[in-house]
Amino acid sequence: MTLITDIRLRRVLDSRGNATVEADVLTESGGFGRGKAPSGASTGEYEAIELPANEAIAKAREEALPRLIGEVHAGNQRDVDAALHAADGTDDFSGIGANSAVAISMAAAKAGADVLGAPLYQHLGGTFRGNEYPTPLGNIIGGGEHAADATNIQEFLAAPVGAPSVEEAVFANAAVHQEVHDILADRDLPAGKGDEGAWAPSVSDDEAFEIMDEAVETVADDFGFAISFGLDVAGAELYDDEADGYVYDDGVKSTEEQIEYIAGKVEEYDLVYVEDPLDENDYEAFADLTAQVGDQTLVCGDDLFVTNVERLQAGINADAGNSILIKPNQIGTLTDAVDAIELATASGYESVVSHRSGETEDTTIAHLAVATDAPFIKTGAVGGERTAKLNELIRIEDNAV
Ligand SMILES: O=C(O)[C@@H](CO)OP(=O)(O)O
Ligand SMILES: [Mg+2]
Repeated sequence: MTLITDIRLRRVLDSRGNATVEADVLTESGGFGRGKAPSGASTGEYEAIELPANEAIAKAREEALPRLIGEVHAGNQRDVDAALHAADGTDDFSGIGANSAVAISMAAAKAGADVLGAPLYQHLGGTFRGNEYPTPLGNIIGGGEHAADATNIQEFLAAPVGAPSVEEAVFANAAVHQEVHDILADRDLPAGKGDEGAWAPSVSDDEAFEIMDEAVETVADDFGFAISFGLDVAGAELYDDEADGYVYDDGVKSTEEQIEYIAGKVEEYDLVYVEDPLDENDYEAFADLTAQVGDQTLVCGDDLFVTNVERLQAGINADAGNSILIKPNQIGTLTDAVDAIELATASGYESVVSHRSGETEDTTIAHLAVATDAPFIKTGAVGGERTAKLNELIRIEDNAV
């Protein structure tokens, strides 16, 4: 029933106005699924390779479609993704492009779910999933590679850890976003928004910490449950080989100073989450920081692990971090992403399913998070391509998908 009978690929817009790949998968019994590739700006050195959309589409038409159409069942995700790997023939998807691969992988999963008449999370996770929901980490203030003349730290993330439901968590994050707008206005600080919809004021990182602290406290009082916050430092973007350290507007921090700085902020603000606090090549520094603060906060590897089981295994062996960011396009298929989540779970690491800074209205990651019982999802706080996922989570919780 789920035998793939056609795949159509096209170029569509992403949220930055760049071209990305959209895939439609059709099956023998009339099943249909559509997937779109997101795209990063602060990409990790070890990520799967995204090709220009036109090129990725041409290569996938030539190499992947003949191995999928009439050959593979969309309902069998491992077969679909194995065929994509075989068609690609490299270990980083530079043959057909991770953007074509992930769009087809996600479209096939949705076509498989469509044939079953089941929600995507249930097709991916089974009937016993769908009762646990991830806590959404909402990007509220940001800079780094996502906005010019703003904070050095890439993302200040609200974390509504005490929310009784996804719906309340999502609204709490939006309220923190609004509260920060009001605080910025009170301080006469004009602010545009960065790529993910976070405020991008021209303030020091220290001032951003103060503003976040005030905003989450105010909103927590209003909503009546605990809201903490966390960071994506995007340390690999700050680290400079030549400077032999982390380059901030107010100076360079050595690796030891960076560890001390982040550990100090975890203490001072009770941060519940720190992503990529250190460079993507420095397992040892990740391990040092984890030894210091790993019992009180999540130390999450994004560029460090790039959703890759081998890099994650190396991190587990080194006690580097206690959490992994999961981005399907960083590794190229849903199978690879689920394998990374399963290894993380088996090793006591928490998974945080994540969007990219360049996004589309695709909602697959909301389903992936629920399907795998991931404790967190990072997918912004406001903005259409972000609310697409957040509103889908609300619908999943409401049994309305
Ligand atoms: O660093 C990150 O975690 C992501 C998403 O927030 O950014 P980008 O997609 O630019 O890599
Ligand atoms: Mg990151």
